[in-house]
Amino acid sequence: MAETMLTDTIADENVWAEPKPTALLILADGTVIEGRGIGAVGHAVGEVCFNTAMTGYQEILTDPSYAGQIITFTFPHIGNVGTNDEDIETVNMASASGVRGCVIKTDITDPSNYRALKNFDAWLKSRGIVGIAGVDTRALTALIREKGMPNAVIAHAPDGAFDQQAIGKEAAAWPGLVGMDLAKDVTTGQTFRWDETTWVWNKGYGHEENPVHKVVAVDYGIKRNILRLLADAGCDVTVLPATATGEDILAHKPDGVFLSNGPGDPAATGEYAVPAIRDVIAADVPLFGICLGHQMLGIALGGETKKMHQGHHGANHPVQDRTTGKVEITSMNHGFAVDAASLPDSVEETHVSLFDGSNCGLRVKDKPIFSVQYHPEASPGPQDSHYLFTRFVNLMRARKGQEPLPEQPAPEAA
Ligand SMILES: NC(=O)CC[C@H](N)C(=O)O
Repeated sequence: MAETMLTDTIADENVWAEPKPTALLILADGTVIEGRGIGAVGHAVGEVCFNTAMTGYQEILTDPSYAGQIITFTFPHIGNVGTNDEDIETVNMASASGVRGCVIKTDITDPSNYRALKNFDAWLKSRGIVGIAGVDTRALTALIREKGMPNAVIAHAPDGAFDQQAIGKEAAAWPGLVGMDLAKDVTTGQTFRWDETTWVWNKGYGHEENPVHKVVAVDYGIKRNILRLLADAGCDVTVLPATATGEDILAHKPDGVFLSNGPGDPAATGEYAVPAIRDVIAADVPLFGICLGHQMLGIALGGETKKMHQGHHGANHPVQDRTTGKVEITSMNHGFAVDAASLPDSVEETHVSLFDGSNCGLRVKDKPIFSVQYHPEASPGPQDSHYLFTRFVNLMRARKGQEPLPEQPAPEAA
């Protein structure tokens, strides 16, 4: 009897075959990467970029700037602290999830953290994010470093039944992020006032007692922590949709205007955003931009943006502030960059990446206008760059004849 069973088993070739892949990542050049499906069932197309942050996967996956992209994490253990309701960066919960998919190495384990409310796999499903686990993410990262960020389709089918040819064609046919305006998909549909009264963030520096500066934040895909830090720095923030005109913005009589981060190509988004930004520049209102906001400000000032080879996505990118000489470790997420050589003489390059010398900040010489390419709200990431929120507040204080606040924490508060 036992022998018969053994024979039967040997005859069953599936026992010896590798388990069927339940997820695929098919690159536009036809490369097929197999793995185990996680998250939502179905498929999605996007550009694959690698993120090197070792923590903060939930903030990363809810950053609307990742719309149109599939993230492969270089850190091997993703999902092990589960998910919660506090680490979400999306402000416009009505919009579809920004990121299209996620690629990870190790299978998801049960969450091990007191803040965990939901298993990572269930959370991915609830947000409609398609995922693949069991991928050699080191090899994929090496490939992206060599060839640039590929377009791809990520597919998850629990029965392992894929129409590989059709999926492959879809990856090859996707036009890519160049020329793509995605801010309109993630922006808030209506104007609202930011109020998160439960939030407490007081490190004893650079903040006002009460919100005293009226700020309009234009939402191209804004993150919660930006709004929190603006509020904490003393700003009463009204959020406007990405399509707001200069007239819409200035009608609020703001003390300052903030231009947010966001997905897609700045040149394409700039088609409607740049005229609005130019109106704000002409009105001489203090202006602060982050990432996509920085890039579109660069265009509004006469500069150009270009697509990067592999982009910057991580939480440990060194940047030098040329105005002070200081180096800060920053959080980054961008695949386009301002071409510093294209900026007019009226604009000073204030920050540069110490990884590749690319532009990371600018300032208009005779106006209260500045912006940075990276994410000073640091969610996730190091908090070295929080001083920029105080710098913005100080531009508004200067307008009111007030003394500047210290940009750095007092030693005892640090
Ligand atoms: N984080 C962002 O705002 C990203 C800006 C732009 N979509 C880029 O990839 O460069």
